Amino acid sequence: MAFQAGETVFNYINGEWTPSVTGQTDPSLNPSDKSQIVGYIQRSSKEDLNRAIDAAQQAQLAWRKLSGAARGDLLYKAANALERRLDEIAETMTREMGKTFPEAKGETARGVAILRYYAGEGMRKVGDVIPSTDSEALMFTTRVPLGVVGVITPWNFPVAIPIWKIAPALVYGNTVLLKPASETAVTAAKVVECFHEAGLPAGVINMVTGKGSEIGQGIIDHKGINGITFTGSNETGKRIGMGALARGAKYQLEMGGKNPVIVAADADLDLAVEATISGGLRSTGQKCTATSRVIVQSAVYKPFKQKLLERVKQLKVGDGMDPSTWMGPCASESQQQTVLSYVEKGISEGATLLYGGKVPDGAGDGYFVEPAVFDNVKPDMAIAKEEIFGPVLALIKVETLEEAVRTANDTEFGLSASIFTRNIGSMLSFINDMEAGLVRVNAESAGVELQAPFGGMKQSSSHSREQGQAAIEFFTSIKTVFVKQ
Ligand SMILES: NC(=O)C1=CN([C@@H]2O[C@H](COP(=O)(O)OP(=O)(O)OC[C@H]3O[C@@H](n4cnc5c(N)ncnc54)[C@H](OP(=O)(O)O)[C@@H]3O)[C@@H](O)[C@H]2O)C=CC1
Ligand SMILES: O=C(O)CCC(=O)C(=O)O
Repeated sequence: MAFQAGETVFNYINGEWTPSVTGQTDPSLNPSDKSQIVGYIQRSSKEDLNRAIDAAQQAQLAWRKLSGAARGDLLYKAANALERRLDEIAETMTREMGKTFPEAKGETARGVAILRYYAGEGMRKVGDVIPSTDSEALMFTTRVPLGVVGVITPWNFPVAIPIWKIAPALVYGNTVLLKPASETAVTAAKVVECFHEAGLPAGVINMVTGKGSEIGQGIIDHKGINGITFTGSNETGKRIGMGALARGAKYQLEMGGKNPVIVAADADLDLAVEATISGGLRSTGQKCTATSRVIVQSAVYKPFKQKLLERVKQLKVGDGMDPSTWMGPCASESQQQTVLSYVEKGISEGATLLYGGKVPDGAGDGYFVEPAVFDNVKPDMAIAKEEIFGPVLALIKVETLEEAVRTANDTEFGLSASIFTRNIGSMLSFINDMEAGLVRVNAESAGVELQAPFGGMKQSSSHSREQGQAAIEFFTSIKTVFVKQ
C-alpha cells in the first residue's frame, strides 16, 4: 500500500498494516500551513506495543539464523524501493516537517546509500582469532545480535536517522520495533513500506506510533526489548538511559549540541561565512550538529560580521516546496515558540539582535521565523549555553586562538565543532584540544558521512558511536570462544 496525502497511516505489526486497538488517531500537520493535514497516525496503546514486541520476538530466531549475506540482500531491495520512491518520500518529509525539498531529497538519497552500505556489511568479518596460551586450543571472537531492538527517533531527520539505526540493527541479526517521532510518523511509515516492499519476513521490522510518554516509555520498560537506540532531547535520552540501565538493557543515546565554529584571524572569510550559514541555518537550524556559536577573532570580527549579515539578509524563508525558498519553517509550533523565546532571552540578557528573530510578514498559518544573528554575546548567556535547535547565530568575539578553543569548550555538550584557518598549527591545536566527537577543519559543523563513526562527548551522547563500522559495537555482543579437542 502507498499512502496518499491526508490518509490514515496504520501501525506495522507482524508484516501487516494494523489499526490501533484504541481506535484513536492524531493528525500530522504541515508546518508551512497547519491547515493542511499530511496524514493521520495511530494513537496507540501498550496493547499495540506488546503485540509488536511479541511479533519481533517470534521473528528473531529465524532472522538471526539467516546468513549476513541473505539479510544484506533484503537491505539492497529496501534501498531500491526507497530509491524508486525518492521524490514522493522527500515530498512527504517536506510537507510533514518543513525542510526544503532539495534537502529532503538529499536526506532520502542518503537513506538509500546507508541501506546499501549496511547491506554490504552482511558480508564482512565479525571477529578475530586471538592466540591462546594453550597451543592446542583455538580462541576467537564472534558476534551475536542483541535480540529485539527498540528504535526511538526524532523528527529532524525522519528518513536518515531511522535508517542509520534500523539498517545495522537488521543486518547484524536483530529484529526491530520502531517508534518514530509523532511529528513525522507519516514519512516514517513510508520508509517502513520500503522494507515491506523488499519482502522482509513478518515481524522482523515493526512500527508503532503514539505518544512518547506512552509508547516510548513502554519500550523503556518492556523486558522483551534487549537494546534501545535513541536520538532526541537530553531529557528524554537520560530517561531512556536510566530506565534501560535499571533493567539491564543496552542503550545508545545521541542528544543535543551547542556546536561552535571558530573563525581565526587568517581564515578565508567568504568560505567561513558560507559554512556558518549552511551549518547554522539549513534545516532551520534543527540539527544536533548545527552551528550555533560563532567564535571570531577580533582582528576579523567586523568584516566577518558584515559579510555574514549581508548573506543572511538574502535568505528567503518560506514553504519548503517552493523552489525559491532557502529556509523552511520550524517543524512545529513548540519549536517556533522555543526559538522566539530564546530571541527574547538573548535581548533581555544584553546581547544585540542584529537581524531577524521575528515571525516574518505573511507567515500565515506556518511556523516561520526569520534567521537571527546576535552580536555582543557573552559565553555565560543562555543563547550561548543552551541548545536552541533553531536558526539563531550567536557571535562571540575573542582575542586569541587559545581563548577561542577555551570558549568553544565551555559547554556541557561536545558533539561537533569546526574551525576556519589556513595555519596548520592552529588546525592541529584545534583537532587535539577540542572536546567534540566530530571536529571539522574549513568545513561546516553539520554534515555527517554515513561510513564514519558519529557521536558526541560530554552530555551529547552515551559515549557510544553510531554509523560506519562503529555501529556493530552497539547492535551486537561479542562472544569469546575457546575450543579444544
Ligand atoms: N539530537 C537531536 O537530533 C534532536 C534534539 N532534539 C532536542 O529536543 C528538543 C525537543 O524535541 P522533542 O521532539 O520533544 O524531543 P524528544 O526527545 O522528546 O523526542 C524524540 C523521540 O523521543 C520520543 N519520546 C518523547 N518522550 C518520551 C519518553 N518519555 N520516553 C521515550 N520516548 C519519548 C518522542 O516521541 P513523540 O514524538 O511522540 O513525543 C520522539 O520519538 C528540541 O527542541 C531539541 O532541542 C529534538 C529532536 C532531535
Ligand atoms: O549533520 C547531520 O547530517 C546529522 C545531524 C544529526 O544527526 C541530528 O541532527 O540528529
